[in-house]
Amino acid sequence: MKEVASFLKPYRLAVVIALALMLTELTVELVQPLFMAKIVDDGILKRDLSAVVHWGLVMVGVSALAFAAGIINSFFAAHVSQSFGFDIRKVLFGKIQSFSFANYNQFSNSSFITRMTNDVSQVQNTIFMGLRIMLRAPLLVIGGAVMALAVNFTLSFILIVILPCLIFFLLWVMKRAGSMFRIVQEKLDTVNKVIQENLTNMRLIKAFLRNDYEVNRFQKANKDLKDQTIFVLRFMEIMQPVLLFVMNVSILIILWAAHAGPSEAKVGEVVAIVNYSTRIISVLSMLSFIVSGFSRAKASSLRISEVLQTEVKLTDELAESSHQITEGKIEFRSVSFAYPDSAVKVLDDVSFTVNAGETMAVMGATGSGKSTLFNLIPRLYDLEKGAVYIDGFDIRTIKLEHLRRSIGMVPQESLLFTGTVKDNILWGKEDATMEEIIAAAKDAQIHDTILKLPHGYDTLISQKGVNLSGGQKQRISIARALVRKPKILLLDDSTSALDLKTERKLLQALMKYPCTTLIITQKIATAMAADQILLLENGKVLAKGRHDELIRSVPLYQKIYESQYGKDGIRHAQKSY
Ligand SMILES: Nc1ncnc2c1ncn2[C@@H]1O[C@H](COP(=O)(O)OP(=O)(O)OP(=O)(O)O)[C@@H](O)[C@H]1O
Repeated sequence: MKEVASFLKPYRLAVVIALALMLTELTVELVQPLFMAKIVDDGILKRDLSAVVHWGLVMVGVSALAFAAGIINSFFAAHVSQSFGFDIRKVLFGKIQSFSFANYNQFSNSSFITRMTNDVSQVQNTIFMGLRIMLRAPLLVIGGAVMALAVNFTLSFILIVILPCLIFFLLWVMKRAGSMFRIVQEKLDTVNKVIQENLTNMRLIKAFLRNDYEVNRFQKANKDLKDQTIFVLRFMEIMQPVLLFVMNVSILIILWAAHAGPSEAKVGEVVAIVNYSTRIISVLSMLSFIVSGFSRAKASSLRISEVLQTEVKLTDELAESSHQITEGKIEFRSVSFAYPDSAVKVLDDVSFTVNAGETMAVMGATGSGKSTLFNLIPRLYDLEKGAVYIDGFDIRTIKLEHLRRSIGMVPQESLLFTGTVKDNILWGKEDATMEEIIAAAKDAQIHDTILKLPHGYDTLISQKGVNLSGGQKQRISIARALVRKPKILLLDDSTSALDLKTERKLLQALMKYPCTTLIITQKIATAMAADQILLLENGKVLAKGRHDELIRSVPLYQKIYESQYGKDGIRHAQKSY
């Protein structure tokens, strides 16, 4: 809560001005009944028209003042609440960018989205409401009671008993509603998750005829949200009738006391006290909405604080600026790794060295840990055991920005962004010239294809690249990695959608890059061209060496070879080495 509130600090002055204006409005509201009492007692009862006109004009004057104060207050309230929302979204987004994957595991993507949008809006709305009326309401209740007591203490005594009870009642409701609203926000996370997954996987859903299933899944999440929201609102609804009932009974008691009690109350005093009491009633019913808004904002600000307070687990704490990557030599020394919150070792005592400029093919069955091994090089995760070295430096001692800038990574699934083809390649190096972009595209064997697109490099790529083929997307992803002229290039099965001829040309083009290349592949032809092959099995290094060494002595490698070249092929290969 405190952390979220601190975002108001830069707008202290605007907050103070808004509150001062609100107090002006409040003061006017509180003195109005006094003027009304004057009109009744000094004007109407004494049949003095000049007193009526005098106090009437005073009332109009102060009302105009309150009107102006209200408008300017709205201006400041809007400025503060919108600026607060802008700042907090900016900081949240930055914080999420700095998260490690271990941090991401703590929240779901949809929850991040709800927290950055709906939760921020809830708090924003409450700040606006707060600067407009939220403080006004309790102050008006207290001020109204004080004024009523000042007018006639005996008649208004009942208010001293009733109001503290009502305030405790409101605080109790607020506390209970806070935890209920937290569940509402969690249900909203689920609705967003279903929508997000549905839209992302629409093609698959249609192809597998899963529409009905998805509709049901959405309906369930939607109904859960509706039910929980109704549950909270019903609970909140008890507030208003209770408040109104208690206050109306209090007015009856005041009127009864004026009629039958010992005090000799003037008519004007009774009018003023009843006026204060009815104002308190209307403010109390408004308070019930405010309490509802505040409870919801409290739940939301706790959710925002959770993100802000998350400790970023992957930092530059050990980094030294002298540790620069100049060559690209990679060493894994006894690396063991399990994903956060999992006890299963995905990599187990993995050691190897790839000298600068060399190419290593990484092979292994699906799930053997190949992509995980790649993820450790740009330090997407930190290790529990062992270490990864680049150019002799433990990667934890290399600045993250420098480390990642030195690496070109092409993930298994080609991820493109909405924008032009050129924008997508520029994503690898923001300041690349057109010549560099074209050179990277040529090496990635995509230049000619791009020229055939309707607007060449300026052709718009739709969301996630749906208007391109799998192979085209893969090659644009490769161009994006090549344009940054990385010292280390990581290709995660990134040529799987290419035909053999294009793939060969691509690999030949990569040879001329002065970088260390690791390539995950299932194809023996690709592995044969590498300086060495690393064969993984269940996270362990089963074998490492050149193709001629593996084909002679490693049964699993022989099996893979046989599956691609047949029995004759393997016999021939073994004879030739
Ligand atoms: N983010 C993650 N959290 C938890 N476990 C994961 C995560 N990513 C992968 N795994 C697990 O780690 C193991 C190795 O996965 P990895 O993706 O590294 O294998 P792979 O050899 O690249 O497989 P494939 O060839 O199918 O891409 C798998 O058992 C997988 O379930």
